[in-house]
Formats: sequence, structure tokens, C-alpha cells
Amino acid sequence: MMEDKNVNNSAPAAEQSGILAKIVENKRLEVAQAKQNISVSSLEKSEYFDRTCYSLRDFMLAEGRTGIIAEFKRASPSKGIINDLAEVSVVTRQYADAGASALSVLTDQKFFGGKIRDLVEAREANQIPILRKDFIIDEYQIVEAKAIGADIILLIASILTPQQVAGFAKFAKTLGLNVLLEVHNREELEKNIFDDLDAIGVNNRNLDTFTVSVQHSHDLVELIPDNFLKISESGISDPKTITELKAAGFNGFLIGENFMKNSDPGSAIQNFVKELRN
Ligand SMILES: O=P(O)(O)OC[C@@H](O)[C@@H](O)c1c[nH]c2ccccc12
Repeated sequence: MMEDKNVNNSAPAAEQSGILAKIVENKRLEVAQAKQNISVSSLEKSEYFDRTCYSLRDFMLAEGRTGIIAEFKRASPSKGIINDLAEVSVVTRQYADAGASALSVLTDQKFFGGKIRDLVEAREANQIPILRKDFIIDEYQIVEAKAIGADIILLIASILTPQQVAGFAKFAKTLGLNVLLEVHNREELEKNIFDDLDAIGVNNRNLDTFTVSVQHSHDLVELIPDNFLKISESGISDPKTITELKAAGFNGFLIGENFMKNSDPGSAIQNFVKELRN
């Protein structure tokens, strides 16, 4: 982490209104509790801690894969319960078989109905990159991500200062993790471009108001330097949208609800990919 006593290390208050502020507040308590329960040195003894992570870039650009990052999401603050019957090992394997380039697994319990065990089960069942989808505010969570078998961490620009983004990304790279930065607007993007990032994702959903517009991705793509993978996140429900995003320069497409809202998310992704390839 950068040592600068003049830097204010908490994210600007104005940017943390509504649900996002509640999520972050709760996350602080959870992380404090987790640190009490399991020390960093015991996380480092996990069987997964020393594994070599899959490269997001390799899987994203692989011939025969779709660029889709398929998400296992039981619930969300905007939709409530999406699917509380789906089994993580079954669904994630179906995602991978259908041609997903990577998996995303929510590990936030309170707001998204996820758990750490979900990611471990996805890891045991799959040999493709897995994103730990959570709200990272502390290095501890990055060590934890590696220890539970994740390959990729998410850094959300709207809840972090640029100093935190830079420091967390650098730390994650020392553990061999891939780093995805999530931005929602031009200002967040321009303030947070650092060499240690692998991918930059534009979240089409405003995490506070929940409004979704894929136009955000189109508006920002030109501003993302070409050395980063470019990912469009949220609100994608039509293969045609992917074709358009690809033409605009995107390599990756993060999709959750459109698959999970189906009682059989595996068939949903299969049909989606069939249409995409036609
Ligand atoms: O279910 P959707 O609309 O396809 O969106 C998936 C993913 O982009 C979304 O879950 C997400 C994007 N960024 C996040 C940050 C935290 C929690 C969730 C998210």
C-alpha cells in the first residue's frame, strides 16, 4: 500500500449513498469478524493458497469460448430471490460446458445469498477461472479469495479510493490473482487506470439506483486503454447485445440474472450460446 499520511483512505461520502453504503458498512463488520475467526496465516495454509491461478486473458480470448463470465447469483438487492434451488456445482459446470470463459460466484451472504462455500464448490467442480464476486475493502479478503480457490478478484471503483485500488491490485498480483476493476462512469475510469489491473469492467447497473443501461458500456469503451481486457457487466439478456458489444471492442460479458432466473440455468446458457453462434 502507498504510504501517504495526507491521503484520505475512506471513499468519498457523497458516492456512498443508499444500498451500497449499507453493503460496505456491513462488510466492515464481517471482515472484522472473519479476521477474529481465521488468521491470515491459517488462510495461507489452505490447500488452494499456493495454486497457480488460471489466466483470465487466456480463457477470455480462447478460440471456442464465448467471452461470457457466467455468474452464480441466488439473490440481489434489486431483484430479491432470483433462484434459491440451483446447486452451485451443477450450474457452474453447465456454464463451463456451454462455453463460458470464466465463472463468477457471489460470496456476499447478506445481500446476495452467497457464501464462501459456494466458491469452494465451484472450484472443486471446474477448471476455468473463477471470479470472487464480493465487495473488497480490505487486503484480508484478497488473501481469503486466494485461499478459497478464486482466480480473479473484483475491485469496485465506487467504494474505493484510487490509492486503495492501486494498492489492492498490486497486492493481488503478488498472490498471482487476476484483477478486474469495475467502473460505472468516466470519472471512475479515468482516476483508476493502473498497470496491475488485468481487466476493466463497465457495470451497466448503477449499484445505488439499480438503473441498468448497456449504453454505459458503449459510452466508455473508447476510454479503456487496449492493454486491458474490456468487460461489459450486467443487464445483458440478448445474444444480439453481445454481438454489438464485441463490435464496439468488448472481450467479456458478465451475465447473471438472465441465466439464474431460469429454473434450469444450464439450459438457459446453452440456448443463449447456440443463438450467439448462429
Ligand atoms: O445479473 P446481471 O444483471 O446479469 O449482472 C451480473 C453482474 O454484472 C452483477 O451481479 C454485478 C456487477 N457488479 C457487481 C458488484 C457486486 C455485486 C454484483 C455485481
